[in-house]
Amino acid sequence: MPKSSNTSRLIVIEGLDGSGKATQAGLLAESLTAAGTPVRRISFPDYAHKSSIPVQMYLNGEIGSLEEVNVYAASTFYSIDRYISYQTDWSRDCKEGRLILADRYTTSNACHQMVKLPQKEWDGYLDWLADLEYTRMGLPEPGLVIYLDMDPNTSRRLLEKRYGGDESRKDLHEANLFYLLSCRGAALYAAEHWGWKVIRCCDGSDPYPPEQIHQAVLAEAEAWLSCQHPAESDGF
Ligand SMILES: Cc1cn([C@H]2C[C@H](O)[C@@H](COP(=O)(O)OP(=O)(O)O)O2)c(=O)[nH]c1=O
Repeated sequence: MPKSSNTSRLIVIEGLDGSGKATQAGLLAESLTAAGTPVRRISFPDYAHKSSIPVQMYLNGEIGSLEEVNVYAASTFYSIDRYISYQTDWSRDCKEGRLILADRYTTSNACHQMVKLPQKEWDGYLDWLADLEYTRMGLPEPGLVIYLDMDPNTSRRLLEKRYGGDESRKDLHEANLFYLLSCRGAALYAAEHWGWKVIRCCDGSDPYPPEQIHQAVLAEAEAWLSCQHPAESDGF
């Protein structure tokens, strides 16, 4: 696990496309807020901001195919989006020690970009990524990463529902099943390497009910929070 000097009260919900990250981030935010710990929510890519334009061009296939776009270049498009978001939006909350909850973060590059490299280059990629975002750019390093481990075939079925069978609405990543299947291997590798908490989200091909997954997510968050110093604004 990279432990830079700027580890923060930042919880990341990570998972493949269609794994239920937004649902779980919403449920976790509700539960923590109800228990007296207000949460600042963020999400990446930051589509509402022009910082994500290179990411949007990449996902639309405007820069090249999945194989053509250099892994380090593609990763950097996302890193820049995060840096701009941090600087212009949530750095103050973070420095004041508020609890931040992110739907995707640097960790998504480890799942979705690293996989395009041969496995013998994965350790080098993870070191490069942590150095770029946490050390050089000074982005906060998450204190807790929860990986929602959904079988890629199941998440693909959930994505199909989201798009109602319209293939043209899928982005560069979602359109490639082999790629999505491979991402799980990269994600589990990164989870082991960086010490993420992995929560199994399906039994064979059937997803567990969101409330059941939420209880597991909440237990991890509460266990981690109990070891943290609360911010004064949390009302403790
Ligand atoms: C945030 C982030 C996302 N990604 C990938 C994951 C997704 O395949 C894609 C778009 O993310 P996202 O918008 O979460 O997917 P969707 O809304 O279509 O479900 O970008 C990275 O490769 N690196 C990153 O840092």
